[in-house]
Amino acid sequence: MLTYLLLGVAPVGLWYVFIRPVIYFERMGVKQLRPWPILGNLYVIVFRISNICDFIKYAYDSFSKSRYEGVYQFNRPVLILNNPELIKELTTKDFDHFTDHKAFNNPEADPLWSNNLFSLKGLKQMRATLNGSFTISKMKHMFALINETAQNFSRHFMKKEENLIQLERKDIFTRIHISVDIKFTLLLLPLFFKYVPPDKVKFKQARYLRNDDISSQTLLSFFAGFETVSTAFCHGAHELAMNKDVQDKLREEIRETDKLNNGKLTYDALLKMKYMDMVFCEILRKWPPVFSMDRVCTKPYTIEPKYPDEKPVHLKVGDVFWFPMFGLYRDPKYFPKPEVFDPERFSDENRDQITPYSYIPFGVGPRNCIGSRFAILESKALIYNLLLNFEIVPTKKTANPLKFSQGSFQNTVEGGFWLGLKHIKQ
Ligand code: HEM
Repeated sequence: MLTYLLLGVAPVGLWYVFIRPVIYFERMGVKQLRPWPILGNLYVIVFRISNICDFIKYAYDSFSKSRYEGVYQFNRPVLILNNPELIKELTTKDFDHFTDHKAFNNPEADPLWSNNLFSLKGLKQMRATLNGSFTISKMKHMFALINETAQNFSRHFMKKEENLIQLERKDIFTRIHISVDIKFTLLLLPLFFKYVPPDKVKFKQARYLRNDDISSQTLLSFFAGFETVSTAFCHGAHELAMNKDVQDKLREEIRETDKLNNGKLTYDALLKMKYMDMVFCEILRKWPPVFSMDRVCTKPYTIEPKYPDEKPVHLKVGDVFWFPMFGLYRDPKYFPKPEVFDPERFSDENRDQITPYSYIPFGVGPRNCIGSRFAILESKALIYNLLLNFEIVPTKKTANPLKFSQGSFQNTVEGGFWLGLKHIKQ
């Protein structure tokens, strides 16, 4: 009797534990990628079949004509929004239903990480407080320091006598970024908090910022910055090495700016450089350091059907959606010939033709990247000083085309990022 009972119950139990979680979307009438039990769709990363960026693109391409689709991050259902208009609606117009990012860890276990701005629930006073560290006037204040670090970076290589200096970029650009970021973190945050007692910082609305809060934000501004900017620079340097015409044209603009400003780069002069901006935008388009971003549903929400094959999608508190930047940026519908590195996409004439919300390298809505101004300044200052003094060239070790490392949850590439620097005779 017991045997019969077990034989009857076991399959139901197994179905409930292993299958039911990964047919969540199917039961809702939402198209979904075919998952594995337990690992969901991330089996392709776990078994080193793919990389997270390639996976995002594959998921997007599989249903790019649909406004959304379902995938499974292990057992957790994640709705991917493939449609820029829908991304806009959920992240800006209806932001109060999706105020949070998905926290990586348990707040009890790791208060230092959980208290940082990225992980904080709701758009707390903290965001408004930290905004004060990233204003235009603070950036102008910081500029001399950022530029000095970028100059020192170039000077370090100028002392070398070899004709061709070979570098592994990731290592070197991570170091330079760490250097700028430490200065920023150590200098700017204490500056911001300098008028308050060290243990308690009084918010305008009678709330308190604890030492823990300050440590958490400091830690985040360090980590959020270093991986993103150094990754952007690694990919950017690769594209400049492989596209000599773009590099020469950018150097031309840099030389003109240098001449106009008598060799002293200023904040305004750097931000006025049009071609520099076009190149930087295209680097973030072709190789977005943040290839996908998430939001958590904090207030129930329904995505109403718009097309005959759609049904209402009811999102409940705790449900997660991603917006797949890497998929959108490699979709020829939004960026023709997406594999081609072409800064002209961002010229004054062409920029207006970009579909709104299909290009969102710093995220979108009230929860967008708080450090974008800093990131732009830092990256452009580095490109400026490097190209003024060196030609970036491919070497024998440079992989082309770049191929993401299989089995990685990051956008690292196979074989590393190798480049050569050639002195430019002034
Ligand atoms: C090229 C460099 C960078 C890129 C592409 C980038 C991109 C992003 C993106 C896509 C988000 C999520 C936005 C959203 O959810 O809508 C984000 C959030 C954030 N970024 Fe950046 N970022 C960069 C550099 C930096 C730097 C240098 C800092 C700090 C110094 C920084 C600090 C942050 C913080 C604190 C958040 C969380 C904001 C919040 O949740 O309210 N980022 N970034």
